[in-house]
Parts: sequence; structure tokens; C-alpha cells
Amino acid sequence: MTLRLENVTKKFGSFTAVDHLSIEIPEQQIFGFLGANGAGKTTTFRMILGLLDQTEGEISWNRGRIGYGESHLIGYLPEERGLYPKLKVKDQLVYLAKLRGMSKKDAVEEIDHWLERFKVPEYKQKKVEELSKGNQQKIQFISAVLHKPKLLILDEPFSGLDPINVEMLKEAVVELKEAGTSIVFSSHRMEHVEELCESLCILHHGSPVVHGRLKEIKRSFGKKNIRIHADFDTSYLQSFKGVTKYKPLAEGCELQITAEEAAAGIFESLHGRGFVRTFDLEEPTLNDIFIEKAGASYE
Ligand SMILES: Nc1ncnc2c1ncn2[C@@H]1O[C@H](COP(=O)(O)OP(=O)(O)OP(=O)(O)O)[C@@H](O)[C@H]1O
Repeated sequence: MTLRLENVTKKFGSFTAVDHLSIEIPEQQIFGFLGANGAGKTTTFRMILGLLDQTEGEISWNRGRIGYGESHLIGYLPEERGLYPKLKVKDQLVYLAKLRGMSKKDAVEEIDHWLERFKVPEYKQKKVEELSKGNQQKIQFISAVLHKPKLLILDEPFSGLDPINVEMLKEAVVELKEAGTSIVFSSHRMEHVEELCESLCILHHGSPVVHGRLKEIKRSFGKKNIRIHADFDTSYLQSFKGVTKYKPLAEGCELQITAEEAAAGIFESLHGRGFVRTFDLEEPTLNDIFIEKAGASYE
């Protein structure tokens, strides 16, 4: 059940938030949806879920648009977390699970499983407002997945979580994918996207500027990075042939080069200048690609 967006545009009055977006989100993959603040990610998620109508274009999944009939197949973690503060965790999760067609017995089993797994079984009888923000987020994540959706949309799932909870959530996301769920998530953290996603799209002012498999995106970017650790001044490399960026390090530097071919000349130029401890030719990072294509850095 591939999720397909064809030429999707969303206008708010005269403002175009999403502009002719065509993407295909393959089954049983984790797909990264990236873009600077205001690029159109949440708007796209809302259109996929049928919470907003697109101005133009087609969105299809499972032979049609996603509507109320599919709520048991879809999981959504919205950017604005929306739990009821006064309700107890268990009551709230049971209520949401029933809305998605689960029996109370199955829901309670799943809730116990997830609370144990996230190491918070003691929260079951607590009111949501008694939990920290990060722990509320774990509960909201549970509400998005406890009915075992086929398609899971996560809007910045890791924001506001400590590193231990980020790892816990990442492991859960990978397991859900392995169990057959297609997952789309947005994030401002490039390292999470590099770690989790096979395919991705970068939106810039509502238009897709990069789209495809991560490996191919990196290969076709052409530019590479070199990291040099040396006990001498490498600043002459700033203006060396083929070097597009130079960043000094405590001992050495990081370079961006136009293409792999430029590396040999740089390597030779180091000869005789002093001791070189490491010379690493590396793939471009997703952050490099993001900066160039969407004109902003997350670092
Ligand atoms: N209901 C609305 N009415 C008018 N403009 C809107 C509405 N919803 C979103 N926008 C505008 O559409 C653009 C895209 O917003 P969206 O929330 O999709 O961005 P985003 O990529 O999710 O950003 P962020 O990373 O900050 O969450 C923004 O300029 C926003 O102000």
C-alpha cells in the first residue's frame, strides 16, 4: 500500500504552503520528511490524513484517500501533542484505542506491554498532567501505535526527549517497521534521519528539492568531505583547488570538496609539511545536503 502524492498543492488564501509536491512513500519503510520551519511538513501530513483538503493534486493510499474508515489502519503523532490533562493515562489510552476499533481487553494488554517497554508502568493510573512533557510524549506515541497501524505518521517524534528516551523511541520505530508498518516522520535532527530512513524528501518553501533513497541522494550530490588531523597549519587548504568549504579543527581541518577527484591533489600537498595522523575521505552528511538545497543549517 504505497502512499502517493501527485502534484499536491495547498494554498491558504494567496499563500502557497505546499507547491506541486509529488512523492511516493514505499511500503514498510521509514521515510524522512525534512524542511526548515514553515516548509510545509505538517500541512502535508494533515492533507495525507484528510484533516485538510488539498487545493490541487491527488493523494492516494490503499486505493483512495485516507478517511474515517481507515482510522484503525493509521497512527498519527501530531506536532501539537493533544492528550487530555485531567484523564488518567490508562483511561485515555483505552478510549483512543476503542475509537480505532480495539476491544477494551486487547487495548489494556497493549497498554501494559507499551508502558512496560517504555519503563513507565507506574504511570498507568496517573493523570496526564502529572507527567513530565517527555513522558507525556511517550504516552502520546503509545496512543499512535497501540492499534498496530499500517501507516504511521510521526511529526517530530523525538523533539523534547532526553537521549535515553530518544533511543527507546527509535528502537520502537525500527521494530514497527520490521513488523510491516510504513512510517513517515519529520525531524529537524539530521542524524536521526540518517540513522533511520532509507528514503526521504526535503521540502523548501513547499516544493520538494531532494527526493529519493538516502544512498543515491548522497552519491548524486557529488561533493565529499575530508577530515584531516595534522600537527601543522592546514589553513593553506582554504584556497586550494577543489576545496569549497574549510573549517578549522583543534588539530587539522574539515574540508568540503567539489568531487572525489580533488582528494588526491590535497593528499599530495600535505606531503613534507609535517605529521598527518588521519586523512579521511567521507560521504557528504545529510546536513551538508540540507544546507545546500534548503539553504539552512540545523547545526
Ligand atoms: N491554517 C493555516 N492558515 C494559514 N497559513 C498556514 C496554516 N497552516 C499553516 N500555514 C502556513 O503554511 C506554512 C507551512 O506550515 P507547516 O506547519 O506545514 O510547516 P512545517 O514544515 O511543519 O514547519 P515546522 O518545522 O515549523 O513545524 C507556514 O508558513 C504556515 O504559517
